[in-house]
Amino acid sequence: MNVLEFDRLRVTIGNRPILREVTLAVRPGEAVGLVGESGSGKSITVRSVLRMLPAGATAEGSVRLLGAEIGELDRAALRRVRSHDVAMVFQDPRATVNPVRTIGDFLTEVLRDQGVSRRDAGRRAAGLLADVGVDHVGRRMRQRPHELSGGLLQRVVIAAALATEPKLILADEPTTALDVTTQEEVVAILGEQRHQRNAALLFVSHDLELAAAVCDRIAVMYAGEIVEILPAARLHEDARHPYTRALLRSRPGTVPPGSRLRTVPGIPQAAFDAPAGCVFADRCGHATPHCFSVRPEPRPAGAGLAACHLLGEPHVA
Ligand SMILES: Nc1ncnc2c1ncn2[C@@H]1O[C@H](COP(=O)(O)OP(=O)(O)OP(=O)(O)O)[C@@H](O)[C@H]1O
Repeated sequence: MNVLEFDRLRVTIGNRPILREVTLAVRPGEAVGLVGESGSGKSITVRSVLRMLPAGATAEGSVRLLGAEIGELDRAALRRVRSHDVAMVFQDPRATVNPVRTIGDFLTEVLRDQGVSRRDAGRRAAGLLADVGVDHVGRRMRQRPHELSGGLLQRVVIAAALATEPKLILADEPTTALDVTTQEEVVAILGEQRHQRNAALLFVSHDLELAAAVCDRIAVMYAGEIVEILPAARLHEDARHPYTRALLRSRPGTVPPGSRLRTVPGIPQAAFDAPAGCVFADRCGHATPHCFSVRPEPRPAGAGLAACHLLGEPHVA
């Protein structure tokens, strides 16, 4: 059984479509990266897992978590899912950790909620901090959030997420607020620790390479749709969708020093602005009239799936 399944999930806010159609499965212990530009619907997709959608949003289609339809859970079941089965790591650790409590109190409280005895909670908290690479654990346990750097505090949040022994970790841009070196370290720790505990991961990022470093598969999102899903290890060789390929070309590391960095032409679109057919048609250099009017279904491409009418055309893929 998959840990998580989105099946033709559509989300509307007011009368604006936000997610046009999202279908994606995460297997037990698997890490899937959800990647795309700002406004493509990554956060809304992740939030729909815990029914944390903005006021006025309506969802259609299906989100199944550990076999249960999330829309059908009563409040008690939803609370249980949020505190035991699924852990979330957000972009800003300072919004997650209570600023006036010590790090030790924050972590032991999470463990006590899981039924760990007072005596064991302190020891377990210290162990978790060591697992996520926090140094001087004894001292850190007595410190308050403002005394820790953003990178260290995000490790504390990851330790708290691991403390619940979740089946699934949802990480929404967990390192965007950190500098590049710290980003890579924190992502590596998250990847390594969730792997050791066999927790699945849905990792949201606008950075393809960062997601590929920690994930097994990558789902590329554009204007409220997943346009391509492929194994992370085959990202460069197997990317077929013109949007994924344009994103790969726009990475600073992929062009020789001194040459011009190419960006994806045009501006990112939201689902409500996208054409009736392929969501990327407006920005795609290869689009035909058919692309503008008929929605492409995902079909096998490389080692994955891509939703593009032009797969196989020599100038496209
Ligand atoms: N509370 C809200 N009310 C109205 N529209 C919203 C709300 N939250 C998000 N949206 C819209 O939904 C769309 C998807 O937003 P979402 O935050 O999921 O994108 P994202 O891919 O996570 O982008 P980012 O990387 O900037 O967080 C955007 O067009 C956004 O403007």
